[in-house]
Amino acid sequence: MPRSENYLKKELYSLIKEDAKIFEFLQSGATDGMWYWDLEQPENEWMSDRFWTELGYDPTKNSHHASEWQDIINQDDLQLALENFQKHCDDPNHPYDQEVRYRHKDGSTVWIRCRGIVIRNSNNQPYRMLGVHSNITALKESEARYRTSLKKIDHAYASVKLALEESERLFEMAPDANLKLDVRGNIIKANQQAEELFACPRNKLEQLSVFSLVPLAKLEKYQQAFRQYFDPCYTGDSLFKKSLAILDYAGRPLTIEVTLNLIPTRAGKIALATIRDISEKEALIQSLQHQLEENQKLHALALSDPLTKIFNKRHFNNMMLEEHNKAVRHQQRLSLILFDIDHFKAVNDNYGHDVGDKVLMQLTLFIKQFVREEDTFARVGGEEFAIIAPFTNTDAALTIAERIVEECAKHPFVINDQQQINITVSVGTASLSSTDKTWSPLFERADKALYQAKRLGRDQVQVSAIF
Ligand SMILES: Nc1nc2c(ncn2[C@@H]2O[C@H](COP(=O)(O)OP(=O)(O)OP(=O)(O)O)[C@@H](O)[C@H]2O)c(=O)[nH]1
Repeated sequence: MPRSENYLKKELYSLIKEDAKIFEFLQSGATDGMWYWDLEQPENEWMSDRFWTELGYDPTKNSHHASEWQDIINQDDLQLALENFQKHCDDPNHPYDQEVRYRHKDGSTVWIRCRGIVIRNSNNQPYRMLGVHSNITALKESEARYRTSLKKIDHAYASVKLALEESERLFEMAPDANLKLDVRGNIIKANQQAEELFACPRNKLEQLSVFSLVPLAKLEKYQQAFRQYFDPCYTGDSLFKKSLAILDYAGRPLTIEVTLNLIPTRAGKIALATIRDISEKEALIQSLQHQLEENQKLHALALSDPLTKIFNKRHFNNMMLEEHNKAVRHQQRLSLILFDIDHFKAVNDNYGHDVGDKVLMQLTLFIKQFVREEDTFARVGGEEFAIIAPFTNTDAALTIAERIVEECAKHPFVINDQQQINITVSVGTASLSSTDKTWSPLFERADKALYQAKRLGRDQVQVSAIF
């Protein structure tokens, strides 16, 4: 059955005709507003209550004049509505359907979709018009929000595109050689600096594995480090920075500093390798290091005794100054132990100078066991030695000195596995006095005590009386 012939619909038509209450009920319940316009007297137009309530007005106060809505409609939209009205009158197939803006009583804008059909008389002349108003403000607002979001997305997309272009430009223009590497180390992309560094045109570089530029001896180590870096379980620094030894395309060795940066892409992770040639810098560092080591050796030589390898008189003087100052500043004890081999001339005379040298060397090694780390042990004369002993008072210095005398007397020095030589030593000790302005008085007192030990028969310790 065609829709218009449905019996219930027909029944509803007649009900509306017969009973105005039915129509009232329908229009009050409709979500859209209704209007009915007298085209013969266009100032008259009936509008359902909903139209006015949607615009914030009291419907009981309106007088059904077309001027009422024409005053609050946006004037551009009114023009559009009138143009459409004219077209619809001329051609019934032209829909009267437009979205227009009304001014709400509170000043805000209300969007209304306004649709209508012209009703014609028996002469086919339009004489009435029936229409509906739908409030589409919420729809318009969400449309506007959607457009704003779209704009933001467009903007973000444009920024990302720009950033990508910029990073491509930076990749190319960077002062360093740049390579993009895949997970296996294949070179995907190279910039101009890379061409120069590896002395290889870009189209060839981009067909190589980076490992073809690694010296054989380092290959396994570098491959392992590279694999580790790409491993998803890798927990080390995300920025990999190392100095590496590699080769250029012609096989010439280069020292480079490489920074690897992992970049996730749609096709998987790639590494951006930024490479700087530090061959010259490395050579310079090595030469400086060599120089430094040489200087340190020279310095050590300048402060040590060539025969016994312990400190010489010059270093002894420096350390006396330093330890004296420290002891005065921190009010600490300081003692000096001087000892001298007894009758050493006889050793030289009896066994020869070379044997005498060996005795000096062996004695030095022997005495080292009585010297603490904080002490300074030095050869201050031909067969004369000194121990600067910080934090050591007179009694403690005497104990050390007596031990040296006793142990030396007991210890036979065996030279060339055959000659056994017994020696004794004489020792003089002195301790820092509060009246000592410099380290010289301390030295002089220890020297006097040593002289005294010699004078009193050698093989003994004498302690300086002043302390
Ligand atoms: N083999 C050797 N002998 C040295 C060295 N330096 C100094 N002498 C010797 O040490 C001896 C020191 O002799 P003297 O000053 O008379 O003293 P001494 O014979 O030890 O007698 P007293 O010190 O009085 O017990 C000299 O024979 C020097 O030649 C050295 O580097 N090697």
